Amino acid sequence: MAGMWEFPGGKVESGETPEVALIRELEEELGINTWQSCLAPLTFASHNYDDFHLLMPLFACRKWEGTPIAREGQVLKWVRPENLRDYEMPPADLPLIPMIRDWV
Ligand SMILES: Nc1nc2c([nH]c(=O)n2[C@H]2C[C@H](O)[C@@H](COP(=O)(O)OP(=O)(O)OP(=O)(O)O)O2)c(=O)[nH]1
Repeated sequence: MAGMWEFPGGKVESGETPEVALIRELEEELGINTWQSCLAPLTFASHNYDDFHLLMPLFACRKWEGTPIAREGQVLKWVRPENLRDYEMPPADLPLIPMIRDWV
């Protein structure tokens, strides 16, 4: 979302599982490779935007190959869980922050 910090990811395309979509998005956005066995489902966001309802799974990516680079012109940053609140994020993401802080 414009001007906000988001977790890497994106929309699931037709025929994809959420894991396959995330593996594709991580390659497209960050140039890193990972595998389904490296993705651990953590929690999900359920949020009513004005025009649609977002049900968004959140995965922890525990292993990958490569160094993340901004392949789509976005700004990248590693942020410690306790500092995520300092970054403006879409409303759907806000309930995810304490979960990341407590579980990751
Ligand atoms: N990737 C991502 N999407 C988020 C987050 N929070 C949030 O509400 N969303 C919403 C915004 C979008 O409706 C949807 C994913 O959008 P996106 O624009 O990143 O997906 P995409 O890369 O497939 O988009 P596109 O280029 O095909 O338009 O999830 C987040 O932290 N990360």
